[in-house]
Amino acid sequence: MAIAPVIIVMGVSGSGKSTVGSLLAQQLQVPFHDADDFHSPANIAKMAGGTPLTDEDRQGWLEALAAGIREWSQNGGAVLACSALKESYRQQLMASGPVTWVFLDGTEELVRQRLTNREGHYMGSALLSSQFEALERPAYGLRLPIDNTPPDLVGRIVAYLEQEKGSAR
Ligand SMILES: Nc1ncnc2c1ncn2[C@@H]1O[C@H](COP(=O)(O)OP(=O)(O)O)[C@@H](O)[C@H]1O
Ligand SMILES: O=C(O)[C@H](O)[C@@H](O)[C@H](O)[C@H](O)COP(=O)(O)O
Repeated sequence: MAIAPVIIVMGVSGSGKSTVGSLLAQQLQVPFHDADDFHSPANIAKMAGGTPLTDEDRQGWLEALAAGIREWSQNGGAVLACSALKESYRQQLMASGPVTWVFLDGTEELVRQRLTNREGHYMGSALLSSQFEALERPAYGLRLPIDNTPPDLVGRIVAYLEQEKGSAR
């Protein structure tokens, strides 16, 4: 199988990573992975209880994701929805294989509204301020304002990927 980048859709909790990432994977016909599924039960219990994760809590999670990126990039690529809030986390992920970054950017007010309406997820809006405090906005990749519909966002990502492919030729 060809080596292909893993497209990481990143941003704070509630920015739309899972919604947009899964739709994008469908369109590109590559597997979709959600970094949420890689958290330990202890991390999930911590977040569900309203305590933000520390760098140390995130270490094992990042290692598991780095191993995933290594594997997926060697098997035709994938889309990963992953908060990847800090630059050091992103460097760790990028060191394990080719990655294309898509950053879903929005105001705390809009994301809070969306999280308040989201159902069936352990992460409510209690940790949102800490997510924005931890967020270090990337100075690379594609930044998309989230006040657009998911299909519109996916269309813009696909256009960006085409353009990147063209400039690499
Ligand atoms: N572009 C969008 N426009 C409107 N609602 C959205 C959009 N993206 C996501 N949502 C909704 O916002 C909530 C959070 O989205 P989700 O994909 O779970 O975010 P994340 O994976 O980043 O935590 C969900 O209820 C989802 O349906
Ligand atoms: O590093 C973190 O603090 C977590 O990864 C966090 O950013 C993530 O957002 C949660 O796992 C909730 O999952 P959702 O992003 O899907 O709400």
